[in-house]
Amino acid sequence: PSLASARYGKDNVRVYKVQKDAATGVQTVTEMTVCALLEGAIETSYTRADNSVVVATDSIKNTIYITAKENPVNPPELYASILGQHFIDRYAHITKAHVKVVVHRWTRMVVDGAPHPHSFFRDGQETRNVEVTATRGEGIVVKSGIVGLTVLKSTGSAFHGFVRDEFTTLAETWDRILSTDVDAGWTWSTFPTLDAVRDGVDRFDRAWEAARGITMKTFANDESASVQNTMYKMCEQILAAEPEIALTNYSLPNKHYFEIDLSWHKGLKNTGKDAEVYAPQGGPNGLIKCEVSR
Ligand SMILES: O=c1[nH]c(=O)c2nn[nH]c2[nH]1
Repeated sequence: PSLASARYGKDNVRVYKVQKDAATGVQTVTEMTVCALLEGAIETSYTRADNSVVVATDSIKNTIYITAKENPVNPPELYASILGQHFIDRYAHITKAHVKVVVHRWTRMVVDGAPHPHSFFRDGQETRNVEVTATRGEGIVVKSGIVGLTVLKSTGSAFHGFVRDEFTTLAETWDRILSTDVDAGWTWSTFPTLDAVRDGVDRFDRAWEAARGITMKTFANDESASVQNTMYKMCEQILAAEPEIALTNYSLPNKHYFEIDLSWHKGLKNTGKDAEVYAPQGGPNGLIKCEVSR
């Protein structure tokens, strides 16, 4: 047998960093969970118990903290690229570094109508995600994303005209609830160097704002004929908004809310246009995926 592939490192490294503006007293916080995995001439550590090629995962964890201390942690695309490039630059036998950064929400509190200088709240489990692969001699691939943004619309969604055959029981609908947990991603054209990531670094926050706004607005306003068509419209707009984005992708569960027929109880009308009380479903759920390129 031979080692077909291998990568190792430290996962679930939780990092918090505070930025203190001495002049204003305003403090800003960032909390993220980092995974860093290395690839390269490491096969003998697997095949021959040769640990001389192993940068200990503990050292990788330490590097995550030191890099966060010595560099910006925002935008996460920059921090992840700096961290990935570090491993390539520092260890000649490492050829690839995979870095995933998941940024958790700490939204600044507004107290008595004013933004609070050092207090925040977790407004949702939505995260801003970045996955970077730095490859020796091949540049830095950056993928950004939004994960766990749970949305629902109470109307403005239809699904009809689908295949009807001996397997079909689903009724056609012109008015349904639509709910999903957004998992959206956008892959940047490969950056040849870390300097290329740094140049025009404001593109990353701008794209995240745009993608989040496009997702919410399109979800809300589209008279959706299907999850498929609505997500495609989101992809089109993100590509139009940022020329440096090469590919966009969505993976959307269709979190069903089933009507409950209560007519057995004194003829109570609760279906179709009279439907008000529904049964939210844990599963099964639809899962609709796409990738859209230029
Ligand atoms: O938007 C939808 N797309 C589908 O493919 C599907 N299948 N059942 N319900 C559905 N809703």
